[in-house]
Amino acid sequence: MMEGKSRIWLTIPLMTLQLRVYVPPHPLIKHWLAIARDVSTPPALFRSAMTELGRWLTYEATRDWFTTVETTVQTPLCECPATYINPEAPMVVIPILRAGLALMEGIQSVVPLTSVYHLGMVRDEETLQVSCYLNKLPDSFDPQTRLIVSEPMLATGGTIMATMAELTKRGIDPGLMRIISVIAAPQALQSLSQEYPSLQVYTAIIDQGLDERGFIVPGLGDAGDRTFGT
Ligand SMILES: O=P(O)(O)OC[C@H]1O[C@H](OP(=O)(O)OP(=O)(O)O)[C@H](O)[C@@H]1O
Ligand SMILES: O=c1cc[nH]c(=O)[nH]1
Ligand SMILES: [Mg+2]
Repeated sequence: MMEGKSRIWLTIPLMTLQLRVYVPPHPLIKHWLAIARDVSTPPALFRSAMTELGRWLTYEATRDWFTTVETTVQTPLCECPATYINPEAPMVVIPILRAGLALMEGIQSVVPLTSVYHLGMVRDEETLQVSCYLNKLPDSFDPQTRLIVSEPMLATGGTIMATMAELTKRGIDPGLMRIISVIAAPQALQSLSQEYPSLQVYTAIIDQGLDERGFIVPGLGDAGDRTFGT
């Protein structure tokens, strides 16, 4: 209280940021998700499904992610306005090994100009605790870097939260990130929402939950094993 002085109370509406989770209603995404879920799909077809999911989810995710430059182009007839993807803007893709590799061919078909840094993470099958066995990230990123994380399964959220910690401590702005996932569980989305509300997740579906072994239900099983036939 400031006695004796006129006081003006401003009510500023709090713009609370909320995690945005996009589930594009595209028939191709539904189709390839069904193939990936099917227990009888062999690894070669499973990889094709993951490639296609990576492609179409990245297509959706990059609508407002790319920066562009406005210029003109000379057609055979005349000059006209033209928009190009800005080649100067730093763009990065991080696949989370192993399963994140399965989306890469599709992701890179949409964003061929990105640098790729690998991160190897594995869950302990008993404790579900995550550990990092390969880290090829640079010490720091340009704060303007636009970054895609390729992580098909968001289950307990342990892996993606450990990944986010590695990225943000190197200067990545979660608001410039997109996570490309295939199946997301509410538990992982809840954790991301609490810590990184400016983030955007693109996924083929949000499933109902996890079983007692930490697998997403109905899910698609172990994405890494199904990709590599192990
Ligand atoms: O949200 P979480 O509970 O952390 O689970 C998700 C992680 O689990 C799987 O990795 P896994 O440990 O099976 O390694 P892999 O990709 O090599 O199979 C999957 O590929 C994710 O990275
Ligand atoms: O269902 C799950 C959960 C974590 N990782 C997978 O590969 N599948
Ligand atoms: Mg696995």
